Amino acid sequence: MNATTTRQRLVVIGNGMAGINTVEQILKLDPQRYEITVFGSEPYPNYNRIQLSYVLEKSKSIDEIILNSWEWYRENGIDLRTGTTVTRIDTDSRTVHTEDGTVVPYDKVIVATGSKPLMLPIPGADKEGIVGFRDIADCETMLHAAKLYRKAAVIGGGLLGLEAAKGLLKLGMDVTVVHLVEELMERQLDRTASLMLQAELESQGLKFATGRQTAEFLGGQRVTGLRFSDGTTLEAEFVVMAAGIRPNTEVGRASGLTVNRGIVVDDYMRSSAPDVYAVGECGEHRGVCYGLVAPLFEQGAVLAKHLCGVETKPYEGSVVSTQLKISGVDVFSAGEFMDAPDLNVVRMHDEWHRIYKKVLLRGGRIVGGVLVGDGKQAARLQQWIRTGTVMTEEIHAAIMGTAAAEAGNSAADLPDEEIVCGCNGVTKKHIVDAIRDNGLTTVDEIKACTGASRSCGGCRPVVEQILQFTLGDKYDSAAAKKEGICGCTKLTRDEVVAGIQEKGLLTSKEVMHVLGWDNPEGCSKCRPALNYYLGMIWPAEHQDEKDSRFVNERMHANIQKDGTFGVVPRMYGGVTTPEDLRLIADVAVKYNVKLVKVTGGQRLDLLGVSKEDLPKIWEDLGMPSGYAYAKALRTVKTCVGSQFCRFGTKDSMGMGILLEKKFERLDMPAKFKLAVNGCPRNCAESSTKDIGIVGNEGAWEIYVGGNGGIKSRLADLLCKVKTDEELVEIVAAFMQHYRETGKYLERTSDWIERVGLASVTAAVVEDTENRKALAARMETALSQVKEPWKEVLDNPVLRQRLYSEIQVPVGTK
Ligand SMILES: Cc1cc2nc3c(=O)[nH]c(=O)nc-3n(C[C@H](O)[C@H](O)[C@H](O)COP(=O)(O)OP(=O)(O)OC[C@H]3O[C@@H](n4cnc5c(N)ncnc54)[C@H](O)[C@@H]3O)c2cc1C
Ligand SMILES: NC(=O)c1ccc[n+]([C@@H]2O[C@H](COP(=O)([O-])OP(=O)(O)OC[C@H]3O[C@@H](n4cnc5c(N)ncnc54)[C@H](O)[C@@H]3O)[C@@H](O)[C@H]2O)c1
Ligand code: SF4
Ligand code: FES
Repeated sequence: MNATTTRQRLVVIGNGMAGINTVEQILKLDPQRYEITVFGSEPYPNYNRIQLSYVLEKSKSIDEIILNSWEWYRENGIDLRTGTTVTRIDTDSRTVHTEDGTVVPYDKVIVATGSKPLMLPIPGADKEGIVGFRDIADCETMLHAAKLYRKAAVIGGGLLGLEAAKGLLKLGMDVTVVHLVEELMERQLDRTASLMLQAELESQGLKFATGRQTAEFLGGQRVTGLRFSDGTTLEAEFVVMAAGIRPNTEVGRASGLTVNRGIVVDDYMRSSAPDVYAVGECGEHRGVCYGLVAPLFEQGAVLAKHLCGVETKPYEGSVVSTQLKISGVDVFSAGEFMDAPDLNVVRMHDEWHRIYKKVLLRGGRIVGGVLVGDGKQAARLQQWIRTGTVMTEEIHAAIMGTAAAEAGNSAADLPDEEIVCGCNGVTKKHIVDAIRDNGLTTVDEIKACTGASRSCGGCRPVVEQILQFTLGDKYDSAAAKKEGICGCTKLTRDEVVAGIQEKGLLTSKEVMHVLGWDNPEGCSKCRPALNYYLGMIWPAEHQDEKDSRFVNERMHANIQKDGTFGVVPRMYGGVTTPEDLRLIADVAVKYNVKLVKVTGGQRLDLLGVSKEDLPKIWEDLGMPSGYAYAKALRTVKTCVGSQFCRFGTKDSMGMGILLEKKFERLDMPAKFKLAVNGCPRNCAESSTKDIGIVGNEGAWEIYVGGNGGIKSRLADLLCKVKTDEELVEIVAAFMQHYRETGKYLERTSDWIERVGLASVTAAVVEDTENRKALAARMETALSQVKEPWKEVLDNPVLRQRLYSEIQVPVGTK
């Protein structure tokens, strides 16, 4: 018998932070022990839910918060079923059942279904415009709402509500936090700390309605405001409910497990049914349901050892600490925080510096603390609380900011066994050893190697301090801040591209090997980037590494949230014919397409197509791919122009079709959109496109760097040209210059801001020799492009591998 057949079947229900952290630990302890299947309701791989607050305020993208890439699941042999909700476990037949009828047998099963936002049952709560804040979909709804509406209310002045409110404020909304009691974060802060926090947030622009109970949501179909129990009202076009969470126990209840508030587990995370475990926010341990990752990861560590037959101490509960993730606001709280008769309190309140520190002692031992305005000692305070350390003069001086605290690098005095990263349980010694043993020089390398700073990021300053004192004179602050293209390397985009060119590297594997990647397999960030850079540098020699591409690009269709796909055939310049329309309609009927949608780019999107039907539809359509999924030219939007419009001075449709036919299929650093207009009335909206062309007084104006997406930007005028030939040459040169100097995933709007319009004008317009050279290199690149749908239809092996019934892990892009 081989190893595979002897493996036990482990099913994990919930593809979130606690479940996958447990799987990671199991793989470290005994990678061959289990054949693992993971079910997740969301259509994403495991991501850092904590950092949704950063996605909302746009300081991070969704790609940047992915913790485990699709490749990670594949490489570890995990059968990942995203977009699939489990309904129950049959503990008699030892099977897991899903909403879509799938039944999977198990030897062990872990329930890790997390929590749901508490949606308060207030009259009118079902109106449009009222959301929770828990997942990427909520985050996207909020980002979208911020574009359409101005007045927002956030119900709940806890950690989540405040982070949501600050995010919406940063998006330009007028935000009021509605809070039940007078003190914000009353579960973590005393009145003094809470009032300081409120004052700081007010100075940043947030408004507060404290001591208010919402009695009703006003409005018709959509919310327009709130009415409080005291009869006063607040105008609000958008409402976020952040009034707490409830453990998601649906699967537990449907499976007959013992459930109180959460699924009841013992000290080894065992539920009431044999071989059924629960970990994370859905579980209730010794009467406590946790809502922060550090305790969940501690639970995961015990469970992983238990499941791998490794001796482990039982999980006996956690002391929790919290840190608000709002820039400019330093607020930390751990353990007990309210004065009580049996506690001694050490307190310091400096109103001038706006610093408040409080340490609570029971019988001389530290049992809790609050820090506002100065969180430098947060990691040490947390450790002293966790270990119940007795207060000493040194500790007192360190926390209260006398000599010892001011002694520069406080990380130097941390004991070796002190946990620096609470979220991931990483000690100072672990970090120091990793720096010394692996020659690490940046925090990102430490993150990749040890996990420290991977979750909330609150420990990052301490990790940096440890790096600084460990390296001593060798510490280079500039290098430490230099951002590698991902955690696998400290090389920047330009260094990687130069390395590929100078050393003649042809494959991603070669790049990682020769340029000394820390992680020899790469990650979901660097692999697609390398595939792009290699293709851009060696258009003829490079063999496309399909597996490095995001799923939409691998599948040549856009994956939807229910796991089906959207098919967008090419419709050059947004122009079609009755015959093509008839064909598309016939195909839509034949394959029972769920919806036909006219896209913003003037094409037709057939939505709700199964993976297996994709090649059949392409075959029946006989049209080229519209590339609606790719980091490539998407659409050329055109107005009617001089062919029909009485204002038209230029043939925008003709030029749009010509440009789309010329530049389609070419890989770009990011998606790329064009528009061509016949006159300055600009019906096809040139100002928000990567290249926008406007016919004006017999000439063409070329605008560049526009963006109508999340981060909108109006395009800049690059130049004005007289002839069609000049226009095509400048468009080619601009696109090639961007291809050669843009970072992977960097839209032209960000690229222009980074490199400056003047440098682009110089390279593409003023230096005619350079322009011609760029246009020539573009021709070479264009000579290599292939029609991808046809490629699949002509290649039975590829067709079978990607589009057969057998599940392939899917991605989001
Ligand atoms: C915006 C935000 C900011 C936060 N900030 C912090 C912070 O700074 N520090 C901190 O410690 N914590 C923070 N948290 C809390 C932290 O994210 C959670 O404690 C943690 O994610 C819980 O992990 P979990 O695996 O138990 O649940 P989750 O991460 O929610 O994962 C559960 C997964 O299971 C899936 N699922 C549920 N039911 C089923 C089913 N029947 N079938 C299949 N799949 C199912 C869900 O879709 C979900 O993807 C924050 C949370 C949010 C929302
Ligand atoms: N930085 C962090 O650590 C962080 C950030 C975000 C979320 N989280 C976690 O996510 C989870 C959810 O966060 P949360 O802030 O929603 O939960 P929470 O329970 O900590 O806070 C909810 C707040 O809403 C208030 N509230 C309750 N009912 C209300 C009502 N009717 N009107 C107005 N206010 C009302 C409560 O008084 C409380 O302060 C928690 O587990 C939290 O720890 C942590
Ligand atoms: S942009 Fe000018 S030419 Fe084009 S459709 Fe509008 S008005 Fe007509
Ligand atoms: S303490 Fe949260 S990532 Fe380190």
